[in-house]
Amino acid sequence: MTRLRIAEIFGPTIQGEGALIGEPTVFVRTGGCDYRCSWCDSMHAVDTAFRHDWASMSTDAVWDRVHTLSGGRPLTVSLSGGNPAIQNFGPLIARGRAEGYRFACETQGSIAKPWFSNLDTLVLSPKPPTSGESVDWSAFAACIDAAQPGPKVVMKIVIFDEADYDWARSVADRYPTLPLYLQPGNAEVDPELPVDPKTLSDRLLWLVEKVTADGWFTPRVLPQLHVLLWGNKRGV
Ligand SMILES: C[S@@+](CC[C@H](N)C(=O)[O-])C[C@H]1O[C@@H](n2cnc3c(N)ncnc32)[C@H](O)[C@@H]1O
Ligand SMILES: Nc1nc2[nH]cc(C(=O)O)c2c(=O)[nH]1
Ligand code: SF4
Ligand SMILES: [Mg+2]
Repeated sequence: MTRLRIAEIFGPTIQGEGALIGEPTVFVRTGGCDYRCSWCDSMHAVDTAFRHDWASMSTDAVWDRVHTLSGGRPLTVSLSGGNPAIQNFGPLIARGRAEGYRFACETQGSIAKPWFSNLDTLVLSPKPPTSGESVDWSAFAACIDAAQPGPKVVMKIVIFDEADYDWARSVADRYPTLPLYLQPGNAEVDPELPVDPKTLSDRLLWLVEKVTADGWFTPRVLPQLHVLLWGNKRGV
């Protein structure tokens, strides 16, 4: 019986980011990550100091929670974290898909798993220089390969500054066929502190003006809609 390390399961809410923005979604957030991005907005699912808040759950227990939260009405389930690719979501995906649910997974692209091919959407979010992490491009390519022939694969890149922006352009050149979504980085990630809406819109405006001034017309530029609505509140 597969067990899953879970930081939180919440929803239904709307997907706040990227390709599925606005879509009603239940989130399954795993505990544990192989990265330590300097600006991670989900450290409660990364830092092992929080491990006592993580639950070891069977696939059945995770499925029951998703089913209850969604009232048994099929919707999109987003597997996020932490890095969900550390764990085995094959049985959960099979269970949910048999009942008409759709599955998306958010991962940085550092670990490939066979169950990627059973997803509906694989969101790869390679990390730019400000994160302090560096991308293993062979692992990233293995993630794309593992998804074949299955889900729609997209890229989502967080941008804080000029160096991140230039890096995103080089990644786009490397993977010209993957749909690309850009989102400005949120520097205020303390769940106890309010987020300043003006700061968020200024950062979005900066990114929009940069892309348009450059004549870079292939990516979509989006805010983190959930942060606009709820700040850094957890469970939304
Ligand atoms: C918390 S991560 C979990 C999934 C996986 N570890 C990853 O990074 O893709 C979910 C998404 O949030 C983004 N993210 C994390 N911290 C952020 C921040 N401070 N501002 C904007 N986006 C952020 C990540 O880049 C990723 O696309
Ligand atoms: N509403 C909402 N949308 C999201 N998109 C990506 C999220 C994540 O933390 O993975 C997230 C999240 O935590 N909430
Ligand atoms: S890879 Fe994702 S979850 Fe892990 S530290 Fe970076 S942003 Fe956070
Ligand atoms: Mg988030």
